[in-house]
Amino acid sequence: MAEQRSVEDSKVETVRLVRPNHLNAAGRLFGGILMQWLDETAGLVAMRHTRMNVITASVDNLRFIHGAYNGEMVVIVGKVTYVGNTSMEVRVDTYVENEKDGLRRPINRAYFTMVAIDENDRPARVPRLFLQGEEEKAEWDAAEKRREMRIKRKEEGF
Ligand SMILES: CCCCCCCCCCCCCCCC(=O)SCCNC(=O)CCNC(=O)[C@H](O)C(C)(C)COP(=O)(O)OP(=O)(O)OC[C@H]1O[C@@H](n2cnc3c(N)ncnc32)[C@H](O)[C@@H]1OP(=O)(O)O
Repeated sequence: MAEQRSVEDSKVETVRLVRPNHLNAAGRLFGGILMQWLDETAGLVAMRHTRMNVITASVDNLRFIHGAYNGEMVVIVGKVTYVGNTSMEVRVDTYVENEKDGLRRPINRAYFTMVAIDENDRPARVPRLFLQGEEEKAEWDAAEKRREMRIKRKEEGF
């Protein structure tokens, strides 16, 4: 049977503290800094799923919902939602966690397409994804639609 891993096997949760050097001129967490953190998280998820080197092929649906500010705790959660032949979709959700009560406020969601690469830097086959529960199956179905849109965009030169 082909190698397979569950969503939980590669899920990553990281916590960052927003510091003054992360802020833009308007006093919010700079979007580019957040994107770097998201990319690293997606990369770690993909590396854990494949146990190979990975690269970012595309990022879409990157949605800045709210800002984050100096001293806030930013929690980034990444998980695989779909696997193709050599690529995977990784959903990355970002929250600000209240230090007092632990409540999380969503501030960002993004979908990364990560590609596994072999020692010659060529795309390599990734392990299958073992889905558990209705939520993971629904994520997979939605990811298939996003994949179709990406293929269409690529064909049309975007
Ligand atoms: C001690 C331990 C230390 C550990 C330490 C940890 C460090 C902390 C971790 C950080 C982890 C790094 C994470 C950062 C990773 C980067 O920053 S990578 C740098 C930025 N990215 C790049 O340079 C990628 C450049 N692009 C490329 O090389 C090529 O376009 C690609 C992505 C390989 C695709 O090449 P291609 O010729 O189109 O290949 P092709 O076989 O047609 O497609 C391969 C797959 O990609 C998909 N694809 C191709 N183009 C696209 C697209 N535009 N959109 C979506 N999917 C696409 C295809 O659909 C296909 O998927 P499958 O059907 O096989 O599933």
